[in-house]
Amino acid sequence: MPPLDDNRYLKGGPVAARIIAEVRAAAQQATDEGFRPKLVSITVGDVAAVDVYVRNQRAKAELAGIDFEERRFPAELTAGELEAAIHGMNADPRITGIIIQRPVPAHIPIKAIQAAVHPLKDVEGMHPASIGNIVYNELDLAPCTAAASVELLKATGLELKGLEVVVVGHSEIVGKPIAFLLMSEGATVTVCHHMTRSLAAHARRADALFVAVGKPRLIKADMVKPGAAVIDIGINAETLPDGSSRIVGDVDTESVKEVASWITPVPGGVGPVTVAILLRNTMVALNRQRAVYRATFGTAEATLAAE
Ligand SMILES: NC(=O)C1=CN([C@@H]2O[C@H](COP(=O)(O)OP(=O)(O)OC[C@H]3O[C@@H](n4cnc5c(N)ncnc54)[C@H](OP(=O)(O)O)[C@@H]3O)[C@@H](O)[C@H]2O)C=CC1
Ligand SMILES: Nc1nc(=O)c2c([nH]1)NC[C@@H]1CN(c3ccc(C(=O)N[C@@H](CCC(=O)O)C(=O)O)cc3)C=[N+]21
Repeated sequence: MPPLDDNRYLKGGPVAARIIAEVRAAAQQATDEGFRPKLVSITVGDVAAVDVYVRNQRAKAELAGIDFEERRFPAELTAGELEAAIHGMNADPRITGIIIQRPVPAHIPIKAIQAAVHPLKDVEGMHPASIGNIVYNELDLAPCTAAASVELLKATGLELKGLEVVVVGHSEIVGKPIAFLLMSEGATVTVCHHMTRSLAAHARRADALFVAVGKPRLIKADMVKPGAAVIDIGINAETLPDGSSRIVGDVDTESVKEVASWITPVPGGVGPVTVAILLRNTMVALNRQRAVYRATFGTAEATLAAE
């Protein structure tokens, strides 16, 4: 197998740019019609892992014509206070979407807080009702990272129907929704986690391998089928001997790129597409809200005529 040349890197930039261009057109039209989209990001405490994500959200929202507001709360915030703040945002017609950046401090129950976001404003697709939709094959608003990973696989042009896929990691936010999305697309999906007996044996069978664990270099070349597509979702900060730090994924890119036909780089792979999907989800949410608005107020004439 020849070494991976540059065009076998499955880069996120072009995929993200295409999605953002579509979002931009939709956001412009909605704005012209008087419905300016606005995304609010909630951060509780100081979390370094979130900073890059929020910075990119702000930059790309601006590019797409979506207003962006960051609300930072101190780490001592109580769950009740956070819930009250979210209820306020749910009731604010100027706010289209709400994203709660993870992780939140341990004393805040993330599941309950996620459920406090109104399903129509849940741009992360993490409300139980939103997760339920992808189980029922309604895929237009899915958890951002999972949807981004699947977009990248689609960019290979591989036929998803019947594709042998292995997902490593089964978190609610990444691994599980990837599995559901791919099942809906007709793939044959195996999900591995820390209790899986032979990760290598499963991984080696995959035509497409998704890795979302949070362990640098977990996946080595001998765990990858020649010609496979490898989607590396991990984002891990690594400190180099000289004291500087860099971001690496969960895949040993140097060795795996000799075996795989496609591999997403870190950085520059799933990350940028995740941001683009968040913005796309914001427009899906806006359209759903507008449909409710029409259904509620669009019948005034008929109501008057009936009186
Ligand atoms: N690019 C992006 O947009 C995003 C990237 N990420 C990154 O993706 C990675 C995963 O994130 P997230 O899902 O939130 O993490 P979690 O810690 O919630 O989940 C990690 C998963 O990996 C599994 N796991 C742990 N060790 C092993 C092992 N040795 N072999 C197989 N499976 C294992 C765990 O299984 P078990 O529960 O059974 O222990 C768990 O399901 C992180 O690096 C994170 O930074 C996350 C969100 C967005
Ligand atoms: N509720 C919630 N949902 C998330 O999806 C979520 C979260 N919380 N908390 C933090 C993690 C991390 N995450 C990133 C997404 C994109 C980049 C990203 O855009 N990275 C670029 C830029 C890297 C750089 O500039 O250094 C890249 O990979 O190329 C980074 C990190 C989402 N997460």
